[in-house]
Amino acid sequence: MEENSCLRQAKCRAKGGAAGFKVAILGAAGGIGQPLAMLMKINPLVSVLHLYDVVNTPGVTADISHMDTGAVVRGFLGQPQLENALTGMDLVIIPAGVPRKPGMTRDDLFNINAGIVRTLCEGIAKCCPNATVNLISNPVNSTVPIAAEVFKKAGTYDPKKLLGVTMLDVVRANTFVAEVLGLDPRDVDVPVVGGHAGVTILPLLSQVKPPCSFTQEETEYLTNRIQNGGTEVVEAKAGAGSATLSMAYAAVKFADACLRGLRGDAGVVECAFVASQVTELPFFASKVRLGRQGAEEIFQLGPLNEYERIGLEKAKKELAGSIQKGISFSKK
Ligand SMILES: NC(=O)C1=CN([C@@H]2O[C@H](COP(=O)(O)OP(=O)(O)OC[C@H]3O[C@@H](n4cnc5c(N)ncnc54)[C@H](O)[C@@H]3O)[C@@H](O)[C@H]2O)C=CC1
Ligand SMILES: O=C([O-])CC(=O)C(=O)O
Repeated sequence: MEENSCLRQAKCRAKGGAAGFKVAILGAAGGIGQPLAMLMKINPLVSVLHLYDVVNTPGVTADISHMDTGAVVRGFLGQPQLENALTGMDLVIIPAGVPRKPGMTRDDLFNINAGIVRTLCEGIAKCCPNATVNLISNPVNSTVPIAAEVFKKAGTYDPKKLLGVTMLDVVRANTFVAEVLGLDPRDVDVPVVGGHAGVTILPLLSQVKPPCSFTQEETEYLTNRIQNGGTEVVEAKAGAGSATLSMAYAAVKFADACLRGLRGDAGVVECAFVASQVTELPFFASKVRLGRQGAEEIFQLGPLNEYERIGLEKAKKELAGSIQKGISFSKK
């Protein structure tokens, strides 16, 4: 299939891939992967888009490649084509792996997704060691430490370039807070720190922009809804998977921020789960400034109220175990 794409290109006069970044999506035929691929094809910062999966990439690639936007799309199918999919990439986005069904926690996905992430990251270490990695596969609190260990083992680890994607928590927080305040979600900015599972998802409602205040009842409702947003979707989909469309939107919002940072834009700040010294834990989600080197600056949490301080302690306790689980898996 890759050959077909190349043949077709060779016969054309257009070279494609003008100025812009080369982006690979691993897991591109999945529930997140497909809408994510479509939205990245529209992104003007992308010149080349590689779509890799173990199934169905020929169809997805043929379909998306007909969109009259700038990025050149190429498809790659199965492990033998992983290296070609990754070579030369600036940004690799990973939504590969199984999603939850009702009754499962994200940690229940560990046994399958840990191995998938490890294999894909070994490919990244070999073929595009300088790429920025946006890791979506759950449980993010463990898969990011796994990826870090793979890169350390390969001697390619750059903590600034490995980012666990927690943007969906921010997107949900903005939406739910805007609903409560009667505002347009586009005007609302809620920092969400910690990690990406249950109580590790810690919205800092005391730091919402525009400045506002909440009753205790509103605080508890919002915190609970933001922490359980993923489960809300899993239950509504009733066995047909977890969030895909809002996740694809969030992934593109985050990838676009990473690309603007890589381009050298000033003041690009988003939340992400990264190697961190903000707490005593080795990884933590907080606001980071994205630049040419990736997460160039990691911001402190700022002043927390009593409710948030209690939430932080709970989040750290659970996060510590999830991080250790990822590290131990990689050392086996
Ligand atoms: N970080 C976040 O905020 C979120 C994370 N997720 C996670 O994203 C992951 C993907 O979710 P969906 O797209 O809904 O699942 P899906 O099952 O619809 O798609 C996953 C895709 O990964 C592919 N895949 C499996 N093994 C692979 C491998 N070794 N190499 C490349 N591709 C492989 C599958 O063939 C499939 O096309 C899940 O782990 C889910 O829990 C989902 C929503 C939000
Ligand atoms: O809940 C899930 O399993 C998927 C996810 O991470 C989310 O939607 O936040």
